[in-house]
Amino acid sequence: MTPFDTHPAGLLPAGSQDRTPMPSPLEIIDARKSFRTPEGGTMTALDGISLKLASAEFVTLLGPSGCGKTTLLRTISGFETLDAGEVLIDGSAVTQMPAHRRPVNTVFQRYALFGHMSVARNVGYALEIAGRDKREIRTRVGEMLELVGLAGMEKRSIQQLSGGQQQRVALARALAAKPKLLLLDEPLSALDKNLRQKMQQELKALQRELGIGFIFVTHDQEEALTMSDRIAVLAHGQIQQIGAPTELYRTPANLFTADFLGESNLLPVKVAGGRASLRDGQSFATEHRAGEATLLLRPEALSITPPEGHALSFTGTIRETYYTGTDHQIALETPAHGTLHALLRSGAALPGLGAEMTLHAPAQGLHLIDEAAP
Ligand SMILES: Nc1ncnc2c1ncn2[C@@H]1O[C@H](COP(=O)(O)OP(=O)(O)OP(=O)(O)O)[C@@H](O)[C@H]1O
Repeated sequence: MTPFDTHPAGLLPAGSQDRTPMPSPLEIIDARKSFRTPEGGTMTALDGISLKLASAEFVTLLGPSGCGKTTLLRTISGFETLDAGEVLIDGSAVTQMPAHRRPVNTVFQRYALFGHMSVARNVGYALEIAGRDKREIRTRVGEMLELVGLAGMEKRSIQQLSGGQQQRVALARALAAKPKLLLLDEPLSALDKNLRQKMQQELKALQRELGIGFIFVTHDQEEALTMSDRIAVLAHGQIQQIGAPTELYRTPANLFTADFLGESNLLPVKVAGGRASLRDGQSFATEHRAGEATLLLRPEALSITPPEGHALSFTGTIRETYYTGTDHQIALETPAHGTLHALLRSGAALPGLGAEMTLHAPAQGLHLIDEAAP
């Protein structure tokens, strides 16, 4: 039996009374990997990464270039071996298993399709190599093309397809062998903005329908926020924070996550006696521990009219305004805090460049980050 000869992920065989909990689609335990550099030194790409997916979870790896995202994907798929640590897929250790035997597949940014083969042969290729019966392959290819919205395109050549259609073929091919886990390495980055947004929705819907784990790599924070059940923010081969998009966005644990995910205003504060004090003398109640901290104020938390639960106000000079269609982005230069960025709903009457303006923030829009947070 190969790793692919299993019942559809997320489903028990018909009539099964087995109530044992579903194994995690992917568990990584303290993964470590270094590379030798041409200069004779070593480069730590993975520095103790642990991660456990819930069943049918969509987890995004997000982080700057060189933080270890691709290396992590390659150690899951088996194209790279770990120096230390364990990888379990669907509850079984695969750390020593060669790539072709692991029940996982990868979709790449550049699709890696065979240009000289038809759509059908591309999709059925892995099954053909595995020596599957021709009729079975034909049925499976048909199912997969149906799934990605390309039914009837079996005979087309890859060159006759648009970028979006090619990406769908790559997806169909990756799913043909019923992987337990799908890895996606920046799969949408070659597409233009509109198609990319459409494919984001389709991918998310597809993942829900299949009920398998997805590990998705992207540089694009908006993409990560819209698509993921959880996001793992990586830097220097370590997970800085992992959590639901709203949790990471609203209550980041450290400055790296706060700054990397979305726009942020970061203001130094001192906490003492249950109050946080800003440089300009304003203060607000907090349960944060005493000492130095940083106040995170998201641009959309600022408003022209004082909000319910009003806590802080900032007066300054408007230095820049951009109209985005739905919002006005404003840069407000303040005497005590430098430039603050605000995102105001369009429709609001705005003073012009150089005018003075006061913006307000509610207590629930304030989040404190420890100076010492890693
Ligand atoms: N085969 C290799 N030999 C030497 N160094 C490597 C090798 N593969 C990766 N690295 C180094 O390991 C670090 C992590 O690389 P990795 O490709 O995983 O980053 P990444 O987060 O995927 O980056 P990007 O977003 O630019 O693709 C980088 O510093 C990279 O130069």
